Amino acid sequence: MNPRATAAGLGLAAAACVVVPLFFPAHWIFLAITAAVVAIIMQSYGVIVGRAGMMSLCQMSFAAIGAWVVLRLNLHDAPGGFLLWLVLGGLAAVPVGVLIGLPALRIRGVNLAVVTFGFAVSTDIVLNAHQFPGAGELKTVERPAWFAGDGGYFVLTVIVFCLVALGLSWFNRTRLGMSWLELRHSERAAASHGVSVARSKLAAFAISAFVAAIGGGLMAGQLGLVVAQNFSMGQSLAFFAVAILIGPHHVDGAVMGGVFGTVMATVLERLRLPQDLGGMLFGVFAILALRSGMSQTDFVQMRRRERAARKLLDERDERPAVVPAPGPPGPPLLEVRGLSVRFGEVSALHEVNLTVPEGTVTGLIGPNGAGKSTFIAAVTGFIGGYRGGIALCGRPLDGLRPEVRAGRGLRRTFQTTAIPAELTQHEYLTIGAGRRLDRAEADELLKYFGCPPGPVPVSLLDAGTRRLLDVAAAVAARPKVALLDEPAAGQSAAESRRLAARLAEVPQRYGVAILLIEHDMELVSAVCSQLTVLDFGRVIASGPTAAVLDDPAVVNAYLGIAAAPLA
Ligand SMILES: Nc1ncnc2c1ncn2[C@@H]1O[C@H](COP(=O)(O)OP(=O)(O)OP(=O)(O)O)[C@@H](O)[C@H]1O
Repeated sequence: MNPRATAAGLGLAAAACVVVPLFFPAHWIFLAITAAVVAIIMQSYGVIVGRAGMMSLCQMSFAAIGAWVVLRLNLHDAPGGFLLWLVLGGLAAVPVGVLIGLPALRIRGVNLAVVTFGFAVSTDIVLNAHQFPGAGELKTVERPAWFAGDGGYFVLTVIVFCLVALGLSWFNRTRLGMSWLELRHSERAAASHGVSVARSKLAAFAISAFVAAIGGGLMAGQLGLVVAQNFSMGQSLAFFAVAILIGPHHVDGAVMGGVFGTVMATVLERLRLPQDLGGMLFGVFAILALRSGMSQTDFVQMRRRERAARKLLDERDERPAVVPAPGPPGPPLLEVRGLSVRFGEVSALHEVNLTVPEGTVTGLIGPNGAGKSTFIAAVTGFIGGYRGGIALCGRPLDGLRPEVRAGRGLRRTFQTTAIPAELTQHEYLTIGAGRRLDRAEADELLKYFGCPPGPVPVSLLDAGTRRLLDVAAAVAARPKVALLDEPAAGQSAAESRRLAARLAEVPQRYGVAILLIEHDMELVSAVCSQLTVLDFGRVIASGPTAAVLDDPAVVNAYLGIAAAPLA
């Protein structure tokens, strides 16, 4: 959220706090409170569904926990008053959120939806069997004196909405918050950037449960007493649908969701318009969401960002393709000994040895299916069941998870990039770097790798530039070794030569040694000082590049095939 948008949003909220209590009839004030409460609950969907991309169908169950705690404390006239009870209700939902999030560590998509829906159904059953506290005694919630009337209570709900929005906006800029966006697109890519997928998912569940429970507590304060139907699984489902279509991870989306979910029916009734119009509007949103493959607010924001950044697209550094001479190799950084990987009957790697020394670009080549990507996957921890030993700077990495290896200084890129299109390049570099990158540092890296400046959204980049961005993100983390899987794929011959010049300089310029997997032999021979060749998972040659490329075994197994005329 930029400062101008924040100021405008707060200004609108302040205006609503004046206009609604003073000029709206009582019924409309009541509806406005409902809209604000739903908008807060929508923000919880914004975290879990909108940003982290997890299908949670039980947000209203978390809201029920918040309401239950507030009503229970109210029944016992607990000290602290409503505002403290509200926070306690939110906190009470956190461990439940984490518990419900645990299955998400193993399952995703529809399976996760089923698990969370199961929780919503169980909560429904429990709530229907038991009354909320205070229902038997008819003891309604005591609101704070300042916010006792409906007008005042509306102001309180708007304040809470703004606090939640500001808190989430701050959190979204932290590394954990940004990691949700990457998680939504590719857990593998997130792990390769050092993101703990488990921590990221559980944090999303915990925070969204907290926010939903705050909404539930406010609902209890609004209604005085609540019933099970207020938090039914149907309600969770309906809000989930609204969230998917509108995108409540943006503040305007949350407000729209709140208003849409609450006021639409009344407005249509007052305007004497058919209720079906609401359904039609819902349908229009659905079509827009399907057309763009993203929520409506995501779509609008992306288009706005694209318009603003289009003029920056041509600001690229077209440096001359002069490949500097390699510096002297330093001590070994990455040492792989006797690495073997099997996929059932297929021996993908057999007793492979490879070393990447400091200050060098080392090449790994071989025909399709030779085992190159399997090698990267095993070294970076994405394949666990291998034999052999992998060490970085003398420390064994075996048994460590991908994000831990990434944290130790090992980064990788993938053959297929999975960069969230709605991020700007600057944001993606920040995720890759695992630390806050200032604009100047990000722009320097982007310029170096031939990408446009940081504010340009990924959605505007062609496939070749996305690969370069991925390489820049790997280097941004300043790892000890970056393993690049075919970075020149999708590049023209001229771009590939420029990439060669850039990669050759990376070890000296950024202190990052490179293991380069490539089929582009011009690129490989230009930048790699050492080369290892795989064929059917076995090393058939290894040593200085020129000598390896002249090796008859290599010519026969790989280069000969590559050079053969097309039939
Ligand atoms: N998940 C998997 N399950 C079963 N077999 C696999 C799996 N991944 C790779 N293989 C097999 O392992 C061998 C090595 O594949 P790998 O993708 O590592 O080769 P590569 O050298 O990277 O090929 P390319 O240049 O086409 O990317 C191939 O025979 C492939 O079919």
